[in-house]
Amino acid sequence: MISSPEAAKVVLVSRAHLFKPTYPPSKEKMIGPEALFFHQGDYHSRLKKLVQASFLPSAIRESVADIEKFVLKFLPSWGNTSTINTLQEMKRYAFDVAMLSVFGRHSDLETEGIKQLYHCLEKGYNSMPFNLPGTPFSKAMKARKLLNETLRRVIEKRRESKKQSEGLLGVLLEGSKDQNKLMNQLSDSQVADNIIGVIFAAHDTTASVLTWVLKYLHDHGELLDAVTREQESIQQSIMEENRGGLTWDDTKKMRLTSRVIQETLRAASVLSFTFREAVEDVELQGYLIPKGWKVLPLFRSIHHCAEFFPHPEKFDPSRFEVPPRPNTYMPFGNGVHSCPGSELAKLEMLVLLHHLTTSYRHVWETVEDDDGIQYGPFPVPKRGFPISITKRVLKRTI
Ligand code: HEM
Repeated sequence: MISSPEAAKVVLVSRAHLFKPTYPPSKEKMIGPEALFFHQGDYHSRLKKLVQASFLPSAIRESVADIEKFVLKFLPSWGNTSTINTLQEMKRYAFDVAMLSVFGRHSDLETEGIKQLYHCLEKGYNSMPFNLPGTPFSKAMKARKLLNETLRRVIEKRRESKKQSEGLLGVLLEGSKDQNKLMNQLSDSQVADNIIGVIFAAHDTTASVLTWVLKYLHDHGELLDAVTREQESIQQSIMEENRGGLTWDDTKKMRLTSRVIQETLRAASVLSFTFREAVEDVELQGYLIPKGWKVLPLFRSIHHCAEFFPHPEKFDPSRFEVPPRPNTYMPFGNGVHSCPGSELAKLEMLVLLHHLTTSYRHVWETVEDDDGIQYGPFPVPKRGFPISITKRVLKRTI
């Protein structure tokens, strides 16, 4: 287990080729063995380029309006006053944004079926891998098989269509065609495994972080007030300039809200560590790591070390007014396998927080007075942080 930034950098960046990512075989089967995060070398870097291209700021800045449309449909579904299960609601939102980023804004006839099947699949993600009829694992594997068939139909239709296809799916189909001069086109199963892989990577992570953002804002009323003021001033300028809605540039003005997100990523460290495996005997800072041994860079320990983050248990977004020391802040990992979706995750959180703080009453009431944590497997506030919320003002529509 590695809790020094220098050693974590060696494993994740400078000698990353000596440490391959490892996951339980059952997880590989469920997500799809050709998804990029199970691989090293040429196949990984080729796919990573395509996935990254799809989530670069220049690629996602146009999706602000689409994400905002989701938020403006999603929040009214809570009604004027209601009790919500924060985690479940954030999962609903993060899933819709993930589907948008993967398939583009024109949803296919198959989209609803994909949603249903994905929900069956995810119920088996953390189950015991017993492939016996009726077990969550066996149900998940059945759903995975049906998902494959559905995705193949979508891929076939998109390959036949003359129109340029949107979202990550478009990039995987078009991008691999462009690279075709040098390399083979991606197969249908490679495309399908990476579509499922990205939905998996984007969904629970973002929903868990958003749940923590709401919990921390609830616990720090003065911060919630300050974030609300920042969002109100952005709302004010949108109205004064007679604009339709939020833009990418507006999100860049959300400085305090961004620092709250940064601090949440540090304090909650939802991806507390990652797994690697030594591909040969490696000597690391005087220790021998035998081939086949697991190596775990512990992000949470580094994020909670008082040497890098003074008073680490204090929730203090102002610590990010100065950049953290290199290699001490890794909520999105580091090196070749670092997260390609970090900008999208931050963007969807900012857009949601804009409307949440300007639409709902200042102090969200907690339904239960309980500060516990549960693991599913990401750490989240106990019982998914049920809260009761009350609408503040009538919202404009776009
Ligand atoms: C706040 C939300 C998120 C957090 C905290 C997060 C965190 C991470 C971390 C720590 C890694 C590196 C894992 C490792 O080194 O083993 C990672 C990888 C990855 N993430 Fe994220 N992620 C988030 C959201 C997203 C989103 C929205 C997407 C997609 C749009 C995404 C797609 C991926 C992919 C595809 C990988 C694998 C990259 C590779 O193996 O090269 N993530 N994420």
